[in-house]
Amino acid sequence: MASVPDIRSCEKKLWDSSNLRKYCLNFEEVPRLFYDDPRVDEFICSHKPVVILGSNLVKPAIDRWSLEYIERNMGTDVNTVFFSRNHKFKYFDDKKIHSCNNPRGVEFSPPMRKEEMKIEDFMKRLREWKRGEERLYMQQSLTSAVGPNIVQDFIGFNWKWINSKQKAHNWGKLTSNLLYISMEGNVTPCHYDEQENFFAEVHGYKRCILFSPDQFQCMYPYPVHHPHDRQSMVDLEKPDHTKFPKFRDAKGLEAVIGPGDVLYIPIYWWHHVESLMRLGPTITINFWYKAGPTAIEYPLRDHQKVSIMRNIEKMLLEVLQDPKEVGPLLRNMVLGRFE
Ligand SMILES: O=C(O)C(=O)C[C@H](CCCc1ccccc1)C(=O)O
Ligand SMILES: [Zn+2]
Repeated sequence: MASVPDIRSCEKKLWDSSNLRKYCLNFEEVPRLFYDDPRVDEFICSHKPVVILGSNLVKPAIDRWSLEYIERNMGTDVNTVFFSRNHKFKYFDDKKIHSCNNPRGVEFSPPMRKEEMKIEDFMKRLREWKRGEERLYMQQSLTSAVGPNIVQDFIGFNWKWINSKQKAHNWGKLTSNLLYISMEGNVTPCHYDEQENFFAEVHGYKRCILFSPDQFQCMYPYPVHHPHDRQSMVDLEKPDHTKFPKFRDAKGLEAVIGPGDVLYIPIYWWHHVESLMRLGPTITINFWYKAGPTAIEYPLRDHQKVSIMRNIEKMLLEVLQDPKEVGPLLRNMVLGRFE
């Protein structure tokens, strides 16, 4: 009887480092644990990222959601699609554009634009995309407006498991599930969100680079009143070490996730996300939860200090009115006094 080949040696590596963008930092790997491993709860409890395997969280989507199936079953409502002239999709809050240095907000030039599109129009643009054209990135929350088949698939998600995590960790309510359909090579630059996130890969491979909230001094976030609030000012591809000297010391983690993997992105953790290059479009569903009620306990957690700094910036803007006065007041308050 011919020896049965070891399945592992047959498993073709579906991607390699040539599919990843190159950065000047080295990153440690995010641990990968099975969903029923008790250590998963330890990671979630201590707000540490972990890749959770085998949860079947979005199994119906993995089994059925090809781009053709989504086109046929997404429903008739329009979807939010971002366009960018390069591979970066840097989110901005258009409600904060006016606050940019001058009243007309002229200084802020949006790095991407948004269109509401029917699913068939998005898919057509995706299929017919040519090099040099604007890249596309659909980021649409799943609502009851989707077609009946997708409603059924959604009901078939592993709610028993994820609800048990929400309960065990005293999270707030599930606020949204965003469906991401990205072109290969698209990048969402480093930012943090104020929600807990279970990030479930449906199709293709995504690389996530994460920095903990205690790396605040290395990440140089935009001011809270800036349209790029919650984003890092550092361009990971071309960091300006003169303007952002501490970025050199940033300690990051990275994970490449594929179909069936769920990455826990803890609240306030910095994350950069890229769809691997030359492997085609990726499909992801996220599960955003409000944070649980955090009792003020000492010593304060790092993410709580970020929240405190945010509140100070908001309060100062409220009382000073002019964003240009916030920096000088903080400098006068700190330099030579608190150092
Ligand atoms: O799920 C998450 O938190 C991600 O960052 C996923 C990311 C797209 C996020 C777009 C975005 C950025 C900032 C505010 C609101 C939306 C990706 O997968 O490319
Ligand atoms: Zn995010």
